[in-house]
Amino acid sequence: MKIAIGSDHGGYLLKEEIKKHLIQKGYEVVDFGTNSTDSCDYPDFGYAVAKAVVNNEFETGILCCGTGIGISISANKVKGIRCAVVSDTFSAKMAKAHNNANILALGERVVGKGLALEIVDAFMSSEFEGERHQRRLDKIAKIEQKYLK
Ligand SMILES: O=C[C@H](O)[C@H](O)[C@H](O)COP(=O)(O)O
Repeated sequence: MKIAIGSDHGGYLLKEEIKKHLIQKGYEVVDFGTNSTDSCDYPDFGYAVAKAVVNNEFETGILCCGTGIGISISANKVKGIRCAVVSDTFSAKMAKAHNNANILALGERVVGKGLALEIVDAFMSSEFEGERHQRRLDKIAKIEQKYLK
């Protein structure tokens, strides 16, 4: 599976750890930057990864910033993106099982490396359960039709 990954400066070090971990697990990972801890703007990277995911170039995206919040808000502005900010493994599982999240966001200033990698593994190994959850996602998509072009 191909994974798109990106971060701002606040999530750069965590992105690098996650990238290494995923490559070790056999995933193909494409890095959309940033490429250092120099200050930059999270919407640039949230948007780049979100666009690649909605264009079906990647099944899944992973985004990091200081908290995971700004970059996830940015990604969620793209129609068809369901980006979940997660800082525990239960939510990571549910983000896929119930919400079919196509991007996972994490905060480098919130979670340590060990927990972050467990969150990534929990997300990647979960499956969307469909049924009633699909009905709810369809309702979210209808809201998007009204407000996002
Ligand atoms: O939600 C935003 C992210 O956490 C950013 O990584 C954070 O705001 C960057 O802050 P600073 O520019 O102070 O490093």
